[in-house]
Amino acid sequence: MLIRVKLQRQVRQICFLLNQPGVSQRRTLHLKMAARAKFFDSTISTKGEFMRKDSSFRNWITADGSSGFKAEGDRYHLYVSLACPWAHRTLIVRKLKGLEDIIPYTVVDWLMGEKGWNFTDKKPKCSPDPLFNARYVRELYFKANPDYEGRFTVPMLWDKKNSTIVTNESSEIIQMFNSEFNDFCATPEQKELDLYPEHLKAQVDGVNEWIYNDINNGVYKSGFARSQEAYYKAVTQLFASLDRVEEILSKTRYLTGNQLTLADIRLFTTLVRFDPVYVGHFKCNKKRIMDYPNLWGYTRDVYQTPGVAETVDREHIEKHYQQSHTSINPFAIVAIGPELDFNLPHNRDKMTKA
Ligand SMILES: N[C@@H](CCC(=O)N[C@@H](CS)C(=O)NCC(=O)O)C(=O)O
Repeated sequence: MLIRVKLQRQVRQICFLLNQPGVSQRRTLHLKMAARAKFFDSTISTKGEFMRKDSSFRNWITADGSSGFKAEGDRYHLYVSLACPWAHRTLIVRKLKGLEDIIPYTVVDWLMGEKGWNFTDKKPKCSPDPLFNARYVRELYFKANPDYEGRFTVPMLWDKKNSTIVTNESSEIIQMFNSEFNDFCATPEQKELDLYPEHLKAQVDGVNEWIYNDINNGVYKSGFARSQEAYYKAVTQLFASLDRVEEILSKTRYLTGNQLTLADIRLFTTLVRFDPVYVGHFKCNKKRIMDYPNLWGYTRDVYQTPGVAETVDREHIEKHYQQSHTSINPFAIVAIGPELDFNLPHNRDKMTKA
């Protein structure tokens, strides 16, 4: 007993000397760190590199229903975060294709805590889960599969008919929205709009590959790097690929020519977050997008495409990253950010006629 008391006193003294929290605080801290370590164990390599895991639900909706998931009304519900670049892609294609009535959506809280995304009605544009009144997005994943062991990500497309997740992979959701819901588009022009046309497919897939790896995911690989070497590798590749895009955009209005495609939408959602968040928060600060004349003009061009601006929410974007990633921004202070006017004239429409 005496030994235990002595030991406790010694621990308290050591804690005091090291200016460490007390026993119960240390236990909470330890649990928090363990939870974080578990997350990072699965996403950080031994070299300190961030590795994104593949999405887990990969069903396809088809116009004719041959896949078991038919494109139809009052069936699908989209869960998104307005902060998330992957979810943002789905909102843009939904908007451009005029699917607002057929695909309703719910926005989660911008703040992501230990249990992942949650629902709230206390923040602008957020609302409670309309289907199950769930508190967390993870509950929906467990409804779809009680043994689910993957990440609880957005975007996520829910099928009300089969009470399951169709897919949680944005690159596939945007393909389905582009081609499988044509009978439901609001206007004939939106039905006609093809963001992944047959004759450009190979080119779109070609740019997507390196843009995904080096830019869309490159900002995360830079920001979540756990070693100098991993950071340097990711950030160098990121800026080499931004230079490559700058060169392409000096010749054509969009990535694959004079027509907006899914490749542009996928790149845009990263570019629009770059100067306000990735430059500071993810240390992608060799240059800003504003410093690249073509990339900056192109970002404004896509932003000013009718329907796109209303999908961009700077409050959700800026608060989410800087307040949720406490491992890289421990005091959760949201930076003032640069003054950015996405509405400045871009003059890139002139390139189409050249
Ligand atoms: N490959 C997925 C990635 C989606 C993704 O990583 N979403 C992030 C938000 S930006 C998320 O929900 N993260 C939650 C988590 O990892 O727990 C896609 O493109 O849809």
